[in-house]
Amino acid sequence: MTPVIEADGLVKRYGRFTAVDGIDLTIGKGEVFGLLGPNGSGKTTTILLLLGLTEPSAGSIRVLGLDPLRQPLQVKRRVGYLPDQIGFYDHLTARENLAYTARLTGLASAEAGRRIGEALGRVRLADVGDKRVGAFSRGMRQRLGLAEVLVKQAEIAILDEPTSGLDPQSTQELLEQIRELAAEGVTIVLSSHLLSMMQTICDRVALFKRGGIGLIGNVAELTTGVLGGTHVVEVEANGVDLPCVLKGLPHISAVSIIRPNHWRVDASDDVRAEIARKVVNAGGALQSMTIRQSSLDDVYVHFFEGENHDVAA
Ligand SMILES: Nc1ncnc2c1ncn2[C@@H]1O[C@H](COP(=O)(O)OP(=O)(O)OP(=O)(O)O)[C@@H](O)[C@H]1O
Repeated sequence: MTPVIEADGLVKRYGRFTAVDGIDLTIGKGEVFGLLGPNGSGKTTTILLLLGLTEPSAGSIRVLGLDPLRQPLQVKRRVGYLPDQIGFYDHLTARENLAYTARLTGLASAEAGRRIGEALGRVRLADVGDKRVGAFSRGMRQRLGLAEVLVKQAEIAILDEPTSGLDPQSTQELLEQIRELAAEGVTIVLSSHLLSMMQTICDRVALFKRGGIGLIGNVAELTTGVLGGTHVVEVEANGVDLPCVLKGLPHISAVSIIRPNHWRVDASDDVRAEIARKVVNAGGALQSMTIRQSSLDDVYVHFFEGENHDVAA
């Protein structure tokens, strides 16, 4: 993995409050990397630090080998950023906004014109390229943000909650476009609260907890590490004490009660046949059994169990 983002012991304090508390992070070229965590856990602050938009209190950052604080212009030219509220000039058209970005990037006007036309087409804004951005919906603004990444030919795109406020169809479209960027080798760093989306799109995720990274890895690593298994079996049975009869069975890491006569079994394999056998041998009556892959949602709920999610400075 060729690292394109490297953070080492990153700390950001606001007065006596520590918003980012000693983050170590390496993201490789072409990775789709997700930042997850409750409100106020430090995701946006980390993004601002990576972009050189706020100064670290301690630690170091390298983005494409550059120091974002000392070399902000070089970093801005090579990194695309879609903040939560994308700032375009509302009185300018989509094409004019992109032309402005192209000028800042130092593109010659013929090349800029070619890239802008192509980018507007790719994000399906060609028809409204000459309309003022003030009239754009949130989904159109997000797509224009991706067009900006394309025009700059950014090597890294940092997207802060890109799908928040989008309807399901616009979310799907934006995801497709993010995937296409990733397939072309653009490194993507995105934050979102949509866990199922993050599970499908991200190569790795980091779970932020009170300014630190509590967990990092791909979904399979996290489900195994946190839940002890990659499968969740839900069992409904009468006349049996399931935790007791499954005790010592291989591949099972946890048996927890959901409601009377209804349990959840975390396992590293499909253990339905063994469970059925054990229930019947113990004289119980099996009512139902379902299996699914453990999800990021399971990891998240387990990891943040009992946390107060209203973290305030
Ligand atoms: N400029 C600032 N001054 C003081 N405190 C700040 C400032 N910016 C952020 N914070 C605090 O730092 C903490 C981390 O905020 P941050 O925006 O990084 O969280 P987040 O994980 O992105 O949250 P969300 O999911 O709500 O976007 C919060 O408690 C926030 O109140």
